[in-house]
Amino acid sequence: MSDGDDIAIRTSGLTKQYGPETGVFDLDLCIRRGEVYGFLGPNGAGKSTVMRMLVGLVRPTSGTATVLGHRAGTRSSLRGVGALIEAPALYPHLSGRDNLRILAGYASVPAARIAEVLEEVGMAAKADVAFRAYSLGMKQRLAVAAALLKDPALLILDEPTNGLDPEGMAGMRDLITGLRRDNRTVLLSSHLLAEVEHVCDRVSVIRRGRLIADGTVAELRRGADEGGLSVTVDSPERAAELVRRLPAVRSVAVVDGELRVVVDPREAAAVNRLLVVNGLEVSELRKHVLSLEDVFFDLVEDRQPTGPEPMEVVNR
Ligand SMILES: Nc1ncnc2c1ncn2[C@@H]1O[C@H](COP(=O)(O)OP(=O)(O)OP(=O)(O)O)[C@@H](O)[C@H]1O
Repeated sequence: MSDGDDIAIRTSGLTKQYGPETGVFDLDLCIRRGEVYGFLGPNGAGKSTVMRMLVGLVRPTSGTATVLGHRAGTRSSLRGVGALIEAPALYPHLSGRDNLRILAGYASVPAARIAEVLEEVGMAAKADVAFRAYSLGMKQRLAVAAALLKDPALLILDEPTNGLDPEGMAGMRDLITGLRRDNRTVLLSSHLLAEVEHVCDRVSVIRRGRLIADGTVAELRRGADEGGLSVTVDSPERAAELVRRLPAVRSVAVVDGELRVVVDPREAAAVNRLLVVNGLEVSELRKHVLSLEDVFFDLVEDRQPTGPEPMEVVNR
């Protein structure tokens, strides 16, 4: 498979439909090997569902996903994947080290690896303390150690900082930064911008099961600062395809039936012209005036954006 060498994860039209507007819809992602990649979105956005599809815990309704060059969820793809998606079954009365011994036994991992992973997550000094006596942050570190046992090429961490106090969060951030080595890819999810922005090379922003933006945090910040356009058009999916081809356009998404275009708002006339010459009916075109903080506040609160200002109404 041609993706095997440089692409860790590729999805195309990946969809898991739980209800008419519930699930994950039409997700196109490309995550390179060696990247630390963040999924950012509020609770219920669909982050866990994507991760579950990537490891074969959830079967897609449609679309495809490739992990380390193999179909997602197959034994060959899972060989290189360590995941922390559900809390691992760890025995409270056993020490961290003994818990890892049991898991290493299941996975046929040599016992020598246990000391290495304890070291890697900074738990070597506490390895012989009972798991139940650990703080939440230490429990999370041990869970990451468990996911590292196979020395995976791809590590998938679902909300690894969830529930941690600020100190625990900072420790987990450092830990994740340190996991980037030997071309290892790390995919993590969070509902907090601050959690991903200093750790991740690139992020995807997901809301209500749809990708609404992707890029480096710096790119997203630039896009948000400059604003963008909201377009009401009769066929938003077709419009998105067309607009994506304009060189000035940084990203396009369909949100709540509207086209959201990250582009210098001065390109409004070009966007409008393209849609109209292709036979689409544009009923409204507005400028976005949201800062990145507004965007993320909006994501966390999952409320409707409050900022778009009418700029131009066309074709009426
Ligand atoms: N097995 C299921 N059956 C029905 N609906 C589901 C199922 N699993 C998830 N959902 C719904 O799909 C949507 C996405 O859920 P998902 O858990 O992927 O979101 P998330 O972004 O990971 O959020 P959280 O951090 O709260 O888990 C939610 O509306 C959720 O209620």
